[in-house]
Amino acid sequence: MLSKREVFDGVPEEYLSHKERYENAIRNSVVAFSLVRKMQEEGKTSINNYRDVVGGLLGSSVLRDGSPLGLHYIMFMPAILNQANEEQQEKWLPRAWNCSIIGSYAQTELGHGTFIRGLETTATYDAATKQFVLHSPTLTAYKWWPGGLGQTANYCIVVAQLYTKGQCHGIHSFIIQVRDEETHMPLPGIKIGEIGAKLGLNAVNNGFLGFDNYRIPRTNMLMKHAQVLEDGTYVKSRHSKLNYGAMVFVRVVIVFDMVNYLSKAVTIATRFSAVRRQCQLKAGETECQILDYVTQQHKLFVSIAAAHAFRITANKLWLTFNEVNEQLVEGNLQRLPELHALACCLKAVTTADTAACVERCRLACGGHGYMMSSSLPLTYGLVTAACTYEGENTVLLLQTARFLVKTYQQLDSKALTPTVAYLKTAAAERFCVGWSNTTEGIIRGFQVVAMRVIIMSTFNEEVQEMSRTVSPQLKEVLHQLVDLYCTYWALEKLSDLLLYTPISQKEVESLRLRYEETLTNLRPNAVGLVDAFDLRDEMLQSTLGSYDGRVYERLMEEAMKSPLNAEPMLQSTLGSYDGRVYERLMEEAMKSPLNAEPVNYTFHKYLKPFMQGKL
Ligand SMILES: CCCCCCCCCCC/C=C/C(=O)SCCNC(=O)CCNC(=O)[C@H](O)C(C)(C)COP(=O)(O)OP(=O)(O)OC[C@H]1O[C@@H](n2cnc3c(N)ncnc32)[C@H](O)[C@@H]1OP(=O)(O)O
Ligand SMILES: Cc1cc2nc3c(=O)[nH]c(=O)nc-3n(C[C@H](O)[C@H](O)[C@H](O)COP(=O)(O)OP(=O)(O)OC[C@H]3O[C@@H](n4cnc5c(N)ncnc54)[C@H](O)[C@@H]3O)c2cc1C
Repeated sequence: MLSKREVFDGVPEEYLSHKERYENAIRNSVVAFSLVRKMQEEGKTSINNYRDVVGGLLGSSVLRDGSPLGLHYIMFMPAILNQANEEQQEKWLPRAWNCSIIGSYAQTELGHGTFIRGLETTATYDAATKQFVLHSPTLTAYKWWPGGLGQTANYCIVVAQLYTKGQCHGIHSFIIQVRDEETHMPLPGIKIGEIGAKLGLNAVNNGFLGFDNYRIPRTNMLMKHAQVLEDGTYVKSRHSKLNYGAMVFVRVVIVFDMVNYLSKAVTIATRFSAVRRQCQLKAGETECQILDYVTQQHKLFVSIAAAHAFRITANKLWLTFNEVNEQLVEGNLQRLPELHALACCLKAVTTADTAACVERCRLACGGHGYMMSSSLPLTYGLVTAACTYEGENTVLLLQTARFLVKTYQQLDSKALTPTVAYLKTAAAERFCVGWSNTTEGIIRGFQVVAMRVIIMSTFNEEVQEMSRTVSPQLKEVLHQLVDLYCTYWALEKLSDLLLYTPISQKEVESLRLRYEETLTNLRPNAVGLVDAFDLRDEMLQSTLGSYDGRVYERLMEEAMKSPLNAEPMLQSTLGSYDGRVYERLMEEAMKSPLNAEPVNYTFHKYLKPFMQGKL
């Protein structure tokens, strides 16, 4: 439906100014998200299953550099679902769902992003008026980054330090109106604006926000987990981290988002590599498709495998997320730390790997990959942002490490949850069991090293399961992908394996051979494998990656859209089609700045005195 809308055509975004980009993004987002509303009216989606629809739209490339409405769907609504009590949900969700209000999520401040307990914005309860007073005591207390907050949202969830009866109870969430619903003017006591140009996501309208003793009703504190009663009494949550639920949700959906961008990037680079020919193996021979070079296969094929591995893992993570949330509703908090550790780890690993793979795909396309029209630079801008937002990757990995170490310390005293059950065998097998160059052997090795084992074993198990129902030919290719993913990472992480497992020099050599053989075996199916991601040209929006392979024609067509090429290409007074040679010569001559005034000042200052012998 979207690809038929002409609204997305027009001057490529990179030629627009920052302001025009925003205006364009609003126009396109309204067209795109009105579809969500239409689907809702037709009963094709509901608030409970809109992840796919919204995720699909955000990742569809019709909103190439992000959307100022993205946060409304991805964080504002999930935060209400996760943190508001039933009454509050009834009040706010229908308005948010039909977009009669647009929201953002304002947690990060100029001074603090990672250490959220250090946030400075205060929400002080005034029992006399039954209101909270929101205040930004310092410059570093200003909210900084929230998507869509600059000029788009009129509401947002704000995370602030809660004070009641003179006591601080730590950070809590509040729903806050920032702009008038009719005029869209910022409300008194609100200082709001956009933070400026960034490496990517320039259509997202990230904003800043400060409060000057701004008052909101008591009922605007989100009270599903903790409450402040009318007299100011504070009622604690069952678990202090339940308030972090929206972040956990977003970390989970980010893994899906990475699958999307990785599949796109590798589709573009693989198709291009099948079209592109460069260098002859023997003089006089036709030049080779660059996809035939083993070095090119090394750059690309692991991304095909990783896209499948991440998709399978994302699905499993989504199931775990839903299971744990159902348990939370029943009051069972046992698996919350495991979910947190899993979401942190998978968000960090998939975003870091995707960013590295997208950059490899860009490099694999040589000079043409550097063109904005290839879509690879924009895609890199989008995925590298995910390494930072929703928890900086190093910090998230440290959270997972903390959970693993804690679990390891309790190996003998506690029953292990499924995702860390491997720790027990790994601890027992370290150095005791020999190395084996099989997929299972590598996974066992990684159980000891404990990196990427979640992703690897999930990928392997799922492919084993699929193998029962697919054709023998497909089964073979799927196994090649698992093999490639495992051998690739075994070779990448050799130092860890050498340190913690008994892998020998000979086995490393044969692993290398096996890796190269797998690349060669996958080569005939490479284009088929990326075609199988089934991404339409309208979604790829790339001169290099279209299904028809018209790479060079598209590059020239795109070049012609540059405003600098708006004038005739020949740019010659002598060669124009209409033959008006002398007229053009005169017209061009009249454009000389020297002809703009009848007498140049140098005549009076230098030439005339010189001619009169006075100089
Ligand atoms: C397909 C769909 C399309 C998707 C499109 C995606 C687009 C997304 C756009 C996103 C835009 C970006 C938005 C944002 O960035 S919002 C801001 C996000 N900010 C962060 O993520 C901040 C990161 N920091 C933190 O999360 C925490 O501060 C941190 C976890 C690092 C530490 O928290 P804290 O200091 O409070 O905790 P402690 O260190 O004291 O730890 C105490 C124990 O609590 C455990 N813990 C921490 N967090 C959680 C949690 N969420 N759940 C459960 N448990 C948690 C922690 O591990 C400690 O446990 P132990 O004591 O047992 O060790
Ligand atoms: C594109 C984009 C969109 C965003 N959207 C939003 C939004 O909508 N709403 C919102 O509230 N926020 C948003 N953010 C903010 C984002 O959540 C934070 O930038 C992120 O959580 C990282 O925090 P920070 O910027 O304070 O980094 P810092 O924590 O200052 O990180 C800087 C460095 O310090 C290191 N570091 C920090 N703490 C530790 C530690 N304990 N141990 C070891 N190393 C450490 C980090 O690893 C990193 O190398 C967005 C950010 C970006 C880039």
